[in-house]
Amino acid sequence: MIEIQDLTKVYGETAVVDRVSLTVPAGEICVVVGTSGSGKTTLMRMINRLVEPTSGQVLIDGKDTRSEPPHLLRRRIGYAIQGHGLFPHRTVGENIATVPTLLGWDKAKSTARVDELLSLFQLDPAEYRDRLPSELSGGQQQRVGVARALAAEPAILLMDEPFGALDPVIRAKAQEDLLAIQRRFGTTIVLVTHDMEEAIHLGSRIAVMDAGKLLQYATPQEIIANPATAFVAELIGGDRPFRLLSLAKVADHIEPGEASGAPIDAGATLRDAYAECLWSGRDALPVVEDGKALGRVTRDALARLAARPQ
Ligand SMILES: Nc1ncnc2c1ncn2[C@@H]1O[C@H](COP(=O)(O)OP(=O)(O)OP(=O)(O)O)[C@@H](O)[C@H]1O
Repeated sequence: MIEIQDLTKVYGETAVVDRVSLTVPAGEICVVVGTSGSGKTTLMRMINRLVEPTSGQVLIDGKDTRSEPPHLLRRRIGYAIQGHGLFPHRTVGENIATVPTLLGWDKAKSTARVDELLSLFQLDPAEYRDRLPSELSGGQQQRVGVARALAAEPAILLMDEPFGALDPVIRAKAQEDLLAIQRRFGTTIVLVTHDMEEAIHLGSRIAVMDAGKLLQYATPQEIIANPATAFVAELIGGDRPFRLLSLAKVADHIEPGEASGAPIDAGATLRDAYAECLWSGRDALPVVEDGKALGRVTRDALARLAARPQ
């Protein structure tokens, strides 16, 4: 658990982070969104003390982060940034093993971990382990950057625009990989992004920053349904019904009955289902899971679920 208490950073006369307090429960993903210059990166870097706070404190599992030297703190906290920051003259394997090496892991344990992470990120270890970063695509480099941040199994992972430079297809893939890994290791993640879509998809909670202040800290559902200020509403944009639908799965809204035409998977989002209804001109879609018919989902029900929650 990360507890940020009254955290402030002043540069010159300006509080670029201004008395921010928030708690990230263990195993959750907190996504920090806001416009450029709102203080997102500064807030995140105060967690691992890459930036020292002017006032306030950060507790990790109840312990003040000032109680240990910053370099030791940072070995326990994974950190991944846009543009990956890989060492260009070290192989992929050496890059991923950076923190395990610092921690004195033996070679066999490090190598096993490197291979496990490469496999998790769907990069064949035999093919990629000994390459240099320059011999990878941008998306692969980015995945290696995240793998490196996870190498020593940190309980906490900080990510600054980790997928910002990726094309939409690779980005969606990288997001799914991250969610799978987060579920597997129970990592507590703080992720900074400009992209509200990404925040809603990944965040258990979203922190909205503007001019150093925390405007709202709530679940995606709550932020969409009840934005705290006009600025938060503006960040979410006009497609709130579709964003709401994107948060729920077809599996949770199946009705008994039949429908004709191509089925939709129970794991698809309600947004996908609604889009398919509109696109194919159908009032209902059959729902399947592993090839088995489960019932149907109707356009009327989807339209009701897209309405502003009361
Ligand atoms: N070392 C520094 N010295 C002085 N001002 C700084 C320093 N670092 C950041 N700032 C200022 O603090 C403000 C917040 O910066 P920060 O990088 O935290 O914003 P951000 O929300 O992450 O922005 P972006 O989305 O563009 O990365 C900006 O106005 C920036 O110019």
